[in-house]
Amino acid sequence: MENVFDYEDIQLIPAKCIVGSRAECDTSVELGGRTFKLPVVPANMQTIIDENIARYLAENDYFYIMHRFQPETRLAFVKDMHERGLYASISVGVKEEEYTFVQQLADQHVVPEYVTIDIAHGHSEAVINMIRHIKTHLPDSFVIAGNVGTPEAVRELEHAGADATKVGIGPGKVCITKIKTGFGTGGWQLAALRWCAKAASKPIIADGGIRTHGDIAKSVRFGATMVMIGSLFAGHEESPGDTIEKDGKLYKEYFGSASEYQKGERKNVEGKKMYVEHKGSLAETLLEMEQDLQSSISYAGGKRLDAIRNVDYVVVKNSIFNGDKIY
Ligand SMILES: NC(=O)C1=CN([C@@H]2O[C@H](COP(=O)(O)OP(=O)(O)OC[C@H]3O[C@@H](n4cnc5c(N)ncnc54)[C@H](OP(=O)(O)O)[C@@H]3O)[C@@H](O)[C@H]2O)C=CC1
Ligand SMILES: Nc1nc2c(ncn2[C@@H]2O[C@H](COP(=O)(O)O)[C@@H](O)[C@H]2O)c(=O)[nH]1
Repeated sequence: MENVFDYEDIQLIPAKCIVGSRAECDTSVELGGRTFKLPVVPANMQTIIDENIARYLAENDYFYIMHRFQPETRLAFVKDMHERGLYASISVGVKEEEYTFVQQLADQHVVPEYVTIDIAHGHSEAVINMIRHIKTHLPDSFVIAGNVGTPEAVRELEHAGADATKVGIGPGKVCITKIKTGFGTGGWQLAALRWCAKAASKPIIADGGIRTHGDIAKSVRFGATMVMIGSLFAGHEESPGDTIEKDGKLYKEYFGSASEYQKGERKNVEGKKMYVEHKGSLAETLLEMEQDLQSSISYAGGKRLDAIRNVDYVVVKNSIFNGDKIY
């Protein structure tokens, strides 16, 4: 791989503005036959999303993926979303009981609109077999498969029937995969995204490593249709993680899906827990992301998200913060 870089090493180059106001810029994106307000999805992790947040996002035309860590609630969740006239988007693993669950959904004619296969090392026969199982029993569900970090993996999962692939092994804020195993796309996630996107014939979801709103535009530039974000969505009033107080300040927990806090045991741990500062409401963050992305589109010289896909860029190693902080 030549030209390895990450989010902080890239700056996009402005093109002549064609709008009179940033409000004219349209941040919407299509995935699986639906149009969503933003190319952003909160991570399918237990401290990031719960049923209430999922409902809020679906009702307000945002994409969501419910996590898979309370497996017994998933059937009722899909039914409940459908009763409210909302789309259902769930996650599955690859163990034996997950095959039974997919079969159960099919037998009851309960068809989630989106099913995400969520495991650490998605370039595997286990995921390929699960894609085929879902496509056989729930052919109308849009299947997202991951996580992967190479073009070969993207091609194989697409070939097996995946409708989209999720790229990112180890760039996450609470990830310790790169430290524990020596593997991953941590530190060069944006270059890995570009590498994978060149091979993809279907949408890619860039997953992990987003630290600023500008990183969303950079992900789109390098081939993402959607961007999955954990840490920036942790700490909201609505976030499911526990709240603690330290030195008079409020914090919320954010832990990895492969952490001992999620697993309940110290076996194959590849995630950690951290505390993030308590922030305002989820709606405020989504609005700010939309405004920032509208601004990105205007700098790209367009009116729609696609304008960002063609802009020029420079690689300026570790330059972006230049010692500055946002606040
Ligand atoms: N995006 C990322 O970088 C990462 C994300 N995660 C997240 O953590 C959660 C748990 O992931 P995961 O442990 O895969 O889920 P599971 O614990 O459900 O494991 C899925 C299956 O894959 C097997 N498995 C897991 N890792 C490997 C591997 N490296 N090689 C071969 N088989 C493997 C497991 O068996 P066994 O346990 O016996 O090996 C199990 O049968 C998921 O939500 C995942 O997204 C975890 C790590 C990295
Ligand atoms: N290696 C691990 N990766 C994990 C774990 N739990 C979640 N994740 C991945 O992180 C992203 C979110 O990244 P962020 O930088 O936006 O915070 C998430 O979508 C997963 O792909 C874990 O325990 N280990």
